[in-house]
Amino acid sequence: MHVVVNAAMSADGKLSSRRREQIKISGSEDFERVDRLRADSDAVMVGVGTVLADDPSLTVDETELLPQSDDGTPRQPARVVADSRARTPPDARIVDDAATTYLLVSGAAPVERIKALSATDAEIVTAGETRTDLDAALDVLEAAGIEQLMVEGGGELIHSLFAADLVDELTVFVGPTVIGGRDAPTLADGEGFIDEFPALQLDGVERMDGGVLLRWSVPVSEPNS
Ligand SMILES: NC(=O)C1=CN([C@@H]2O[C@H](COP(=O)(O)OP(=O)(O)OC[C@H]3O[C@@H](n4cnc5c(N)ncnc54)[C@H](OP(=O)(O)O)[C@@H]3O)[C@@H](O)[C@H]2O)C=CC1
Ligand SMILES: Nc1nc(O)c(N)c(N[C@@H]2O[C@H](COP(=O)(O)O)[C@@H](O)[C@H]2O)n1
Repeated sequence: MHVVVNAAMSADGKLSSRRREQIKISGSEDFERVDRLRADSDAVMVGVGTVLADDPSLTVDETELLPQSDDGTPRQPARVVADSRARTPPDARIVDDAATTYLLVSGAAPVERIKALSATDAEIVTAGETRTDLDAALDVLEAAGIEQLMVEGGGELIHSLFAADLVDELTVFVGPTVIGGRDAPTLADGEGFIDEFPALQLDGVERMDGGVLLRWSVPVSEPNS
């Protein structure tokens, strides 16, 4: 599986404000690029923090970019939520019938929440005891035919993916604004790294929407000898 993380951050590295409400950082050119990246991906993933904050749909707007399903309708990429405790609301847009949705839960998810979500069109994947085991869950997605996975955030999920060495590419739009706030989400939150930091290789820099798009790849790490 090829994992591409894509996000938009302010010049000071924030994905949103301390209120954790969705903030428009990208301009029209970047949003069009993001739409194309979604269309080129087999699935688009977020953490449940983003679902609770933004209620995103994660669908492609320009449906001409999409392949056709057997019934002739455009086939949207699947949606994926890392959601250890099944906190996704059953009326969230991400579990509507616009596309297949996988909810990656853990063994700690309360049975009644799983039951409520099973009444939606979502497919429940259980991986991990108390927190979603991303390695194991992504293996299940790969077995279901997902070859390119785009991850939109937020910072908790992005940090975990780097920590598990699961990221192949990172594209970041850096917008012309400052958000600030020590409690505002950043591109990679979680515990943070202390001594071994994931290394990136810069593959491209492009001016866009008054900001800059940075394209990074993650070089394959050498196995310890
Ligand atoms: N500007 C941008 O491009 C974007 C901005 N955002 C913003 O980011 C904010 C949300 O980010 P954030 O709060 O970090 O939330 P995330 O979307 O990263 O979701 C984090 C939650 O995912 C669940 N989760 C399940 N498994 C894992 C795992 N293995 N590792 C990490 N998390 C896991 C956890 O909840 P649990 O333990 O219950 O499972 C965790 O609290 C919002 O303000 C949103 O607007 C989001 C995306 C893009
Ligand atoms: N690329 C990008 N630029 C921004 O400025 C953003 N705020 C985001 N946010 C992400 O997009 C999701 C919303 O998607 P839908 O429009 O509902 O499909 C949101 O949840 C963030 O993941 N992205």
